[in-house]
Amino acid sequence: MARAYAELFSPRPFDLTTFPNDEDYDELVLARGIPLRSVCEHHLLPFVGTAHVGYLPGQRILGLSKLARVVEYFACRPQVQERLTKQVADWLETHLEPKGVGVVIEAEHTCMTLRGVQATGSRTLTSTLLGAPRTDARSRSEFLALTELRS
Ligand SMILES: Nc1nc2c(ncn2[C@@H]2O[C@H](COP(=O)(O)OP(=O)(O)OP(=O)(O)O)[C@@H](O)[C@H]2O)c(=O)[nH]1
Repeated sequence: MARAYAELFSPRPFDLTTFPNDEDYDELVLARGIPLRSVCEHHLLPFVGTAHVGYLPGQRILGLSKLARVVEYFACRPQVQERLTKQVADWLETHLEPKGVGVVIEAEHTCMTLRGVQATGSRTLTSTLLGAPRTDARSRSEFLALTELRS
């Protein structure tokens, strides 16, 4: 059991790889359907789902795999979904200085589907929008359309 939790709480280290945005690409970059597994900090039971992580580039673009790696980095610890969503968005804003960030997470929490209230099949959605997707309705609609969520 200790080894299992040690594995769940050990993110793989990664380097931040960015490239100059030489072409001035100014549309959304979105990684949709990133698999996610974490553990709820209240019961130490898993929650499992997907993350959609996007940004509007500024002067640099990010290596695409890093969008999934940063989700894993913050998911590999006891978490609440709201904090996880915000941490991924804040990390991107701090390290990439993009024009905007959008993170949506949809997950099933086994602490509320397998036990407790036993709301089998229920899924929880959280989102954090920063910069243009937060302040500009068109940018927000575009982000939500690309995630295939309704605005
Ligand atoms: N922005 C962008 N990144 C890309 C594209 N194709 C590949 N990449 C990324 O380029 C990055 C190269 O990063 P490195 O850290 O040098 O390579 P790596 O060690 O193989 O990184 P991982 O793929 O994270 O294991 C990776 O994050 C790739 O996912 C692309 O078309 N656009």
